[in-house]
Amino acid sequence: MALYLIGDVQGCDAALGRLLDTLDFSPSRDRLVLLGDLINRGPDSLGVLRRVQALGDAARSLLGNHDLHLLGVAHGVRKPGRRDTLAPILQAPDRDALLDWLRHRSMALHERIGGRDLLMVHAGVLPAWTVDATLAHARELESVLRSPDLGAFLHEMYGNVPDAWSDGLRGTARLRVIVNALTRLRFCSAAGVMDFETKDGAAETPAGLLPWFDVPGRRTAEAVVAFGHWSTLGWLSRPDLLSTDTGCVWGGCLTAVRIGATLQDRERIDVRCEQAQPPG
Ligand SMILES: Nc1ncnc2c1ncn2[C@@H]1O[C@H](COP(=O)(O)OP(=O)(O)OP(=O)(O)OP(=O)(O)OC[C@H]2O[C@@H](n3cnc4c(N)ncnc43)[C@H](O)[C@@H]2O)[C@@H](O)[C@H]1O
Repeated sequence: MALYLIGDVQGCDAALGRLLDTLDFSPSRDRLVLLGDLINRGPDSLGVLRRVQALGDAARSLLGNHDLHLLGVAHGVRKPGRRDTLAPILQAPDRDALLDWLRHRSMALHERIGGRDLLMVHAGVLPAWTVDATLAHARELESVLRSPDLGAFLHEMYGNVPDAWSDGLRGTARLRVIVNALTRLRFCSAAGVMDFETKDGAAETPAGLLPWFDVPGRRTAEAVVAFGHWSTLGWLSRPDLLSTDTGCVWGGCLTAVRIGATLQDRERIDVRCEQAQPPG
């Protein structure tokens, strides 16, 4: 039995199939966590959703910004963007079942392995959040996504403000900070104010900002946080971090990490990907 984490697939179903074959992944024996952005930009998002759904309980998935965007488009809240490749899902005969399945995916996941916490999110965690707080905030958002209030929430979801957490936040403002931290965060200030402009890698960190995981005093520093989302950061394996978006859709590779008996027991497995979109 093995646990595998896989970063952003973004509609690259052929690459996902090849990666699962390379792993010799068995749904009856192994477990898989997809770290969000299953879809969009790549050529076969419909295939990815059907493949992952068919894996049943062997595969758990996080929702990323592109997955939430599909829900927004499906509810008529947003028009598809120029580089979106969502139409085959929206036109599929099993569209409603797929969208319903999608909105029941997770915003954060947790495992205890070898006496240490593994916290899994799509993008990031605010420095003031503990592991327990992150999971509690994720559950708040999940309950709205799974409720009849989904459509109303999606109308309020898009936007960059407020850009910082406060325990006193309520309603839409609170949910928006949770969405933006868990699915869009790359850089923030030392005080935890999020930036949504910069998509460069950590080597290009703008003045006054830090990668979210390098903020001094970050309250998840004792855990291992695994995430995707940040293809210009790419692969990063540190004692406290696992960054897994290796730019499949941009012509990089799709990466799985096999986690062993402890969280430091990690094996990286890649497949090369055909470029689906030119980067930049
Ligand atoms: N609450 C909310 N508020 C607002 N929007 C919300 C939202 N919730 C959901 N959304 C949605 O989120 C989506 C994000 O849109 P975008 O922000 O336009 O998405 P993106 O540029 O494709 O970034 P991505 O998330 O794929 O990140 P990546 O690191 O791969 O790529 C980052 C960049 O790096 C570039 N890149 C990648 N590899 C590169 C390389 N090797 N060299 C140079 N550039 C590279 C890519 O071209 C890309 O531009 C939109 O559809 C939006 O509607």
